[in-house]
Amino acid sequence: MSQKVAVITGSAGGLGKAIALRLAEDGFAIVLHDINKELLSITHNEFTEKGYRVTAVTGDVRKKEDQENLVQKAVEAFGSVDVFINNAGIESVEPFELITSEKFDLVFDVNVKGVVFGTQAAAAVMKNQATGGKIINACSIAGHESYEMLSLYCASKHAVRSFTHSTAKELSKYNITVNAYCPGVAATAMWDRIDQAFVDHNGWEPKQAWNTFTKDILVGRPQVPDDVAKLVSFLASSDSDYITGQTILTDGGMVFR
Ligand SMILES: NC(=O)C1=CN([C@@H]2O[C@H](COP(=O)(O)OP(=O)(O)OC[C@H]3O[C@@H](n4cnc5c(N)ncnc54)[C@H](O)[C@@H]3O)[C@@H](O)[C@H]2O)C=CC1
Ligand SMILES: CC(=O)C(C)=O
Repeated sequence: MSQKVAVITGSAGGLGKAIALRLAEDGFAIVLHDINKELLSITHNEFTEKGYRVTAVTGDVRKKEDQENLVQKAVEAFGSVDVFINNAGIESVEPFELITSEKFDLVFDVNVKGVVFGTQAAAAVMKNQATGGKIINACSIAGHESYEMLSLYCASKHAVRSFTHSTAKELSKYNITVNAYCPGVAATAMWDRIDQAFVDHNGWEPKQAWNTFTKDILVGRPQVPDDVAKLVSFLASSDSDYITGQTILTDGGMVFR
C-alpha cells in the first residue's frame, strides 16, 4: 500500500507541529505549512533529521492561491492529499466593545476564510482520488461554548463547527469525510498571548487567566499538544472511516455535549 500523505496548515509550532509529529510517527508523508517562514524552516529541518518523509510550503491560509499552491506542492512531492488539516488559527481577546473592523476581518479571515479556502483546495484534489480523503478542522471548546473576552474568537470557531457540518454533507458522495477536533486549554504560544491579553485588558496577574481556565479540568491537569495529536491521529486513520460531520471535544472534561 502506498504511503498516505497529510497536509497540516500552521504546523511550524504549537498544536500543528505536535499533530505533524504524531502523523509522521503514524507513517504519513508530511507536508508542513506556515506563514512563519523562519520557524517553518527550523521545524522542517527537525523533521528531516528525524528521518521523516517531509516537505514544507510557506503560505497564508487567508489566500486562496496559497492554499491551491499548498495542495499542488503536496501532490508534486508525494502524489496525493489523503488528509488535509485546517489547523492554522489565531486568538482574539478583548471586551466586545473594542472589536474593530480590522480585528474582525483578521480573525474571520484566518479562522474561517482559511478553513473555507483550505477545504476548497483539498476537496478539489480528493474528489479525483479513488480513495477520497479526510478533512480535519481545528475547532475548540470555543466552538461549543462562548466565553467572556473571547467573543470574536468564539464566533469564528462556531462558524468552523457549522462549516464542518455543511461540508461533511456536501462531500460525503465523494468518499470525503469532514470532522473537527475541539481542544480545551492547551499549552502553546497562543495561550501565552491569551494570558498576556488578560493582563493588559483586565489587570490580571500573569498566569491568572491560565489558572482560572484550567483549575476545574476534570482530569486534573492542563492539556498538552500531544493530547490533541492523539485525537487527530484517530481522525486521520481508517479507524474513523464511519465518522463524519463531528466536532469532537478533547478538553479533559470542560465542556459536555
Ligand atoms: N492552544 C489552545 O488552547 C487551543 C487552540 N485551538 C486551535 O488550534 C489551532 C492551533 O492553535 P495553537 O497551536 O495553540 O496556536 P499557535 O499560535 O501556537 O500556532 C499557530 C500556528 O499557525 C500559524 N499561522 C497563523 N496564522 C497563519 C496564517 N494566516 N497562515 C498560515 N499559518 C498561520 C502560526 O505562525 C503558528 O505557527 C488554532 O486553530 C487554534 O484556534 C483550539 C482550542 C484550544
Ligand atoms: C484558545 C482556545 O481555543 C480556547 C480559549 O479555548
